[in-house]
Amino acid sequence: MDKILDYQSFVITVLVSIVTLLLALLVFNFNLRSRRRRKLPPSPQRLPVIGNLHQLGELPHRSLRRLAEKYGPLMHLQLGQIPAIIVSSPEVASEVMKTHDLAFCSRPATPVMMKFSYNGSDMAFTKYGEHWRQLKRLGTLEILSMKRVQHFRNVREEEVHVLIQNIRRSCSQEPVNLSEMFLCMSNNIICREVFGKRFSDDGQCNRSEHHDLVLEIIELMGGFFLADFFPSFKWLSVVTGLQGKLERNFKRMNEFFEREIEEHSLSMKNDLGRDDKEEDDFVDVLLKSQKDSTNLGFSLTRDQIKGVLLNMFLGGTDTSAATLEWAMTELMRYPSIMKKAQDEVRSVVGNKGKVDENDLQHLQYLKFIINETLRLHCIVPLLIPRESRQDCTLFGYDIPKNTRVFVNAWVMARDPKSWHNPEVFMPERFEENAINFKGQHFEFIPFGAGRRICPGIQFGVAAIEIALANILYHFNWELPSWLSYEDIDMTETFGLVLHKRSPLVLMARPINILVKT
Ligand code: HEM
Repeated sequence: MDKILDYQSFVITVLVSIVTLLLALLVFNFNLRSRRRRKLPPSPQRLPVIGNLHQLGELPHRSLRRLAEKYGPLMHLQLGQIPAIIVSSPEVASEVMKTHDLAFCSRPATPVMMKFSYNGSDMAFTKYGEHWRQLKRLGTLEILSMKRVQHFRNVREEEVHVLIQNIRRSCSQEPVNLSEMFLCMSNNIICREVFGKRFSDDGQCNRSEHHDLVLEIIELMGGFFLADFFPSFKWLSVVTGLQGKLERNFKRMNEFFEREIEEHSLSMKNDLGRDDKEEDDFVDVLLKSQKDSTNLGFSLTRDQIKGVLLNMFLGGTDTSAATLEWAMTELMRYPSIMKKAQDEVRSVVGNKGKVDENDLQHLQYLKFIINETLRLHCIVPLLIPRESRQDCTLFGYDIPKNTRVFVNAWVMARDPKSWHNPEVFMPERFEENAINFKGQHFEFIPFGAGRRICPGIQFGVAAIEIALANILYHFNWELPSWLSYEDIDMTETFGLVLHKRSPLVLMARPINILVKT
């Protein structure tokens, strides 16, 4: 009897399995057909790998453009041990940085980023989470707010004045190295905003020791390190000497920050009772926030303060200088655009003797030039790399958690589908075009977009505008005798920030302005 029951249940199980299988096949087939009929994207599947580390080449934003032309705007590369997706169109960028921003807004913990972010205690290189949210809020509302941009207006105007005086002094004898001068000026501005003092000699726009240190760190951060792509071979950094270099630079930077923080704490103690928040530099703001943790809603650690300070340096020094360098390079290549910009600024400012920030609102063409420079020379071409925090589906493809994400903002700003004659420098295109760089128009995102958008846009743009307006107002510019317009070097260097390979060296001819007294 038992045997018969066993046999019966065996037959029933087999029958049920066959029916289930048939039903599953039927449903699958129906699903497939209806998907085809309704043109639905295929069910989530793995995005095929189309390349590896070799494909990145010397200038990754350019090599990746060639790949995107062949494989489309969403690509999967296996970079050593790291799976990475490359985003190359506004449609895909909008999915990544808007629709699924929460899934893609973390950052990878590479050895260099971890070191200089005080182990993820900063705002720019830390993973997404409560800690980042708190710092970003503090950064946006307190440190980099519009009110504070206005507060530092005199700092920018004074440092631009120093720049103009320095150019005047040196231009009678020799050509001026504008690349170098822009870097010094923006470093002096950021030092005064962060620490309330400059580190170059008074009245000078020369390099200080700590200025070189910032540049070395920026170079390290933009460098290519095997350990970034082979995390299980971290020891490689020790063998190649990278670890030693990191430690040395970090130690110097850390000591410098410690000294400044101590000095600020001491002067705050001696000045108890002052409530002149508007006169504070960034260190003051951070130390006050640390003291007032009830209002702040969390307690700010020493490492967080130092991490944020470093973010401000990295964000504020090289980026503005590189934008100015490219803007002047393009103006030298297009004398008619240069003339139109000079006519505008000289007619608005007249014989006042200098451009001040009140004048900027009337300099519409100057703003178009800056937009066009940021479009054609997107100076952080792949933005800061992101990392997915969870599994996500993009255009029917499964993107697993911990995938690295590179958004090629540079290629989107040169896409012929979005821009007429995209390779030509044409500020007029912004005249009728309401597109701006605030992260809403994905074909133009030099400051990124979504939760991770740059919080220093106003600080950066304010410095660029006042500097460019003044150098156009005070001087006519010529190429040195050994250079012709066709020879202007437009080659880019590889790094986090896109610089010109050779410095911009020009002859400055001061114009005579009959200053009204
Ligand atoms: C022309 C000037 C500048 C450009 C082109 C620029 C560009 C960028 C870009 C592309 C990002 C990454 C955005 C993303 O991942 O989506 C970024 C992030 C950031 N920038 Fe800027 N930046 C500039 C100026 C500044 C200034 C002046 C500061 C501060 C003083 C600053 C501070 C930061 C910080 C803290 C972040 C990290 C934000 C986060 O991860 O949440 N930037 N910037």
